[in-house]
Amino acid sequence: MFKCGPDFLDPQIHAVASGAPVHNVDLGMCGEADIAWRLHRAACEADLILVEGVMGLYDGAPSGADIARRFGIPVMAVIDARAMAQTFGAVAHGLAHYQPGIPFAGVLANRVGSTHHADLLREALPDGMRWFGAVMRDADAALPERHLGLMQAQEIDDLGARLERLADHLERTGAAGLPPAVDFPAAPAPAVPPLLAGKRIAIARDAAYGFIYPANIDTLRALGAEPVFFSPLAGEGLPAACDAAWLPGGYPELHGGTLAANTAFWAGLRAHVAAGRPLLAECGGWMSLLETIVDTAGTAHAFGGLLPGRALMQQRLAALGMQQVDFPQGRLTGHTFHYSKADTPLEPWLRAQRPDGGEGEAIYRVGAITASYVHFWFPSCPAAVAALLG
Ligand SMILES: NC(=O)CC[C@H](N)C(=O)O
Repeated sequence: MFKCGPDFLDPQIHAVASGAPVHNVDLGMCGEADIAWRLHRAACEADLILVEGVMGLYDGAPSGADIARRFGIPVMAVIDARAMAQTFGAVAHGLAHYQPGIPFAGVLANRVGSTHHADLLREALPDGMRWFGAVMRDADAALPERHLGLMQAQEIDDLGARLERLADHLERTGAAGLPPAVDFPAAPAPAVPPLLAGKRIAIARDAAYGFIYPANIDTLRALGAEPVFFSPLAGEGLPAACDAAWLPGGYPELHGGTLAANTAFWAGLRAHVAAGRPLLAECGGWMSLLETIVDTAGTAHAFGGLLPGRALMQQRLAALGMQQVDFPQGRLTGHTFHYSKADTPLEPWLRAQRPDGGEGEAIYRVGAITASYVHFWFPSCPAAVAALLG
């Protein structure tokens, strides 16, 4: 399975549902060549490839519709029909025709109240529009949410049961009646030089630091590195003999007390950077290196104190969007997605740019530490990643 756009949360659910790793595809962040070889590789081993969209079909520039058009991927529009009757037909018509050249396969109605409701929706469809069916409204099949999106897979205790219910609902639709097969022509995977050969890279991974693209891990391996995972939340510290460390984003603010109590972890990180070993900290990881995180309830938690300042959670999204940073080795793409704001006296080392040329997030560099609100898409420039972690 694939997920359009930069997203860490939905792919976790898809990975549990499909039992396979889920990669992101985005014409801006990943680029056309990256998507082409991943789709081809997936087509070599899977009978069915599902690509979930992001937001609405035409939202964003580039959008999910652009990916569908570029790669000829048939679109099944999933429409929330909860507060709709005949308007469902108008929305379906609009989605199919808003832009030319969309390989539009049909519609699936979601959150439908009754068979009568389903009949109304189906009858409202324009002539020739395929009806894949109706998924009935069912609170027990819905996936719980919090700020930034769905809850993480490991946090939803009854995820298996919810997915089973969803699968049962889908089985009663015609969604498994697939459109004709699509050809994803051979495209070579990029040649990645082994710039991190033999390096052990410690990567925090748990419910506090879970914003990790599987493709980033693949890139580290392609660079020759050996990723070693550990959980600060479970009381673990940096694994022994690691050459570099990566503290990804996530929800450190939800685990302030537990993380603050893991003094061995912070001491290990301090010793690591004092020895001149690289540390990359992204978003929640960057927040964690500051002295304090103030959570949404206003409670201040002591964090790493490796960098001066504090992070303050806001009530609403503070930033969301694509970012790119020009390093000497090339352009590393990524995105930013957070509720917090950082209050720090540090001067930025570099500035990310937004794709429209506007000013993006700051990148800080203090000794062996590189820290930013940006989540990088490592495959966009493995050489730059190697320079940050090597
Ligand atoms: N993207 C992230 O790592 C988010 C960090 C933090 N949970 C925030 O909302 O600010």
